[in-house]
Amino acid sequence: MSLVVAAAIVDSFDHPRRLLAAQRSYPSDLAGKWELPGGKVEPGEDPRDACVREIVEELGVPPTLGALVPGPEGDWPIGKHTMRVWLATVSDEPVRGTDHSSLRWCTASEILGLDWLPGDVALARVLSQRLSESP
Ligand SMILES: Nc1nc2c([nH]c(=O)n2[C@H]2C[C@H](O)[C@@H](COP(=O)(O)OP(=O)(O)OP(=O)(O)O)O2)c(=O)[nH]1
Repeated sequence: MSLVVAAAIVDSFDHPRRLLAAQRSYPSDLAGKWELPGGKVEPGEDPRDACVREIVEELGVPPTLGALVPGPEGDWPIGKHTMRVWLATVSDEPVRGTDHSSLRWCTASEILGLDWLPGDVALARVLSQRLSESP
């Protein structure tokens, strides 16, 4: 089982109103589903460093990582892997690369309307709730 890291990129740490969701373009069984940008930690790599690396690779912008978004077991169970998720912000607009067919800044209710990867459904609910409680 490998560790997957991902960023819940929000428009603001203090008053988050929107979350960046990404629609997978591959492989065919996952294509079209929505996820948080991220990917697998490489052997010997620090998970935070891996998360920053993946965001730069996928979106072309360096993220600022904030607090962890804790799951039911600390990390989030996502089938055969587990996933660690940080809140994050970016200072420039992310650029869609080949990993994704679409990027979307979503409000709390829009998050609930997306077709998330099965392992992300509970996480998406938590993130939607956070946005809806934002001051
Ligand atoms: N990035 C990401 N992967 C997720 C999420 N939810 C989820 O179940 N996964 C799964 C899909 C994949 O099986 C795995 C991550 O694989 P990946 O393809 O993004 O990893 P990677 O960028 O390192 O790519 P690769 O070299 O293995 O192709 O975790 C999510 O929100 N974000």
